[in-house]
Amino acid sequence: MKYPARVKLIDVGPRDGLQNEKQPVPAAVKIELVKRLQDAGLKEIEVTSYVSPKWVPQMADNAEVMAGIHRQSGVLYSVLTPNLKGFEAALAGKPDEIVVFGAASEAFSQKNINCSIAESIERFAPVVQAALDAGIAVRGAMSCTVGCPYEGEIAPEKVGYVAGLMKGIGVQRVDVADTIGVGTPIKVQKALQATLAHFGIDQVSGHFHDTYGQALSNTLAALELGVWNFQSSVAGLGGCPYAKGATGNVATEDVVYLLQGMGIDTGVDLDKLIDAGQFISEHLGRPTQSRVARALLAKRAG
Ligand SMILES: CC(C)(COP(=O)([O-])OP(=O)([O-])OC[C@H]1O[C@@H](n2cnc3c(N)ncnc32)[C@H](O)[C@@H]1OP(=O)([O-])[O-])[C@@H](O)C(=O)NCCC(=O)NCCSC(=O)C[C@@](C)(O)CC(=O)[O-]
Repeated sequence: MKYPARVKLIDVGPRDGLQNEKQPVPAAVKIELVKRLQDAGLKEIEVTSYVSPKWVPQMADNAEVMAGIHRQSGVLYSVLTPNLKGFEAALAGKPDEIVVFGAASEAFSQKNINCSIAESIERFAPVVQAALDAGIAVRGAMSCTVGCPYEGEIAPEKVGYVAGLMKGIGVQRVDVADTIGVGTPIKVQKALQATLAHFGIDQVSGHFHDTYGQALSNTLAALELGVWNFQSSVAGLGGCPYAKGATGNVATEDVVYLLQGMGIDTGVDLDKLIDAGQFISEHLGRPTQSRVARALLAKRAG
């Protein structure tokens, strides 16, 4: 089997990871987390979202966080913008990339962004155009590409349909998200293949939650298709507010360990990444979800 020689990791911890936290996380802590991630070698960081603070209160400090991050050249900072209101608010923070986020499940689309899939695409189209006109890159996230908490299993055809709609409005690259972590390798490969009918291999990323402990297997299955962009969350932070029971993304530390072991370059310093994970885990007052971090921290402690 020939695997990609290098992988780009997009750490979504500051956004996807923290959006579901019940306790307020101060902007200064989020800013420090972003700094520690870039110091560890992450070249793409999903920083925050410009969504309704009534829906997701934890992201209400988006402007403060974007104003406070210590930008490093060569690092791409992205933010979620569900509509023009969010996009216009995001402009002041000078994101390198905005993310419109839809779903392959009608029910999840309604719960998450209060509209149907078709309506979401209508809403995204002017956001995508405005971003491209402003020289800002555009990513599209597709939730529930394998399973949905409300609809159950999702057919790959549905994923292909949404990917085609995203492509049609000018989205430059897409995330294939297993929002509730129910996916297994063959199912995930089918969702990816349906997306690859519309986007090139360099424009598709895997976004796997680890709820059922399948995320690393699914990462390997995606690598087998040649996918080399992945989203993950430091310390395995996270969970989606509109997907009950869903745990965090696969931990970035675990993905880095897997890839390093396979001789695949990530550009990430695992020790510094573990320190970043410890920083946020200590702040949240709970142990890291990363198995690799737990093992290596125990080893460090002797
Ligand atoms: C999309 C909306 C806004 C629609 O919500 P809505 O209620 O349909 O919007 P509306 O246009 O009718 O406006 C209602 C109120 O929201 C305000 N509003 C409207 N837009 C904005 C905005 N951008 N920023 C701030 N405020 C906004 C608007 O001004 C108004 O305020 P009011 O007059 O009542 O005071 C809402 O459903 C929402 O904010 N949803 C948030 C969803 C979310 O953030 N989910 C988590 C991220 S997705 C995810 O985690 C999955 C992913 C990407 O990681 C991949 C995966 O794993 O699946």
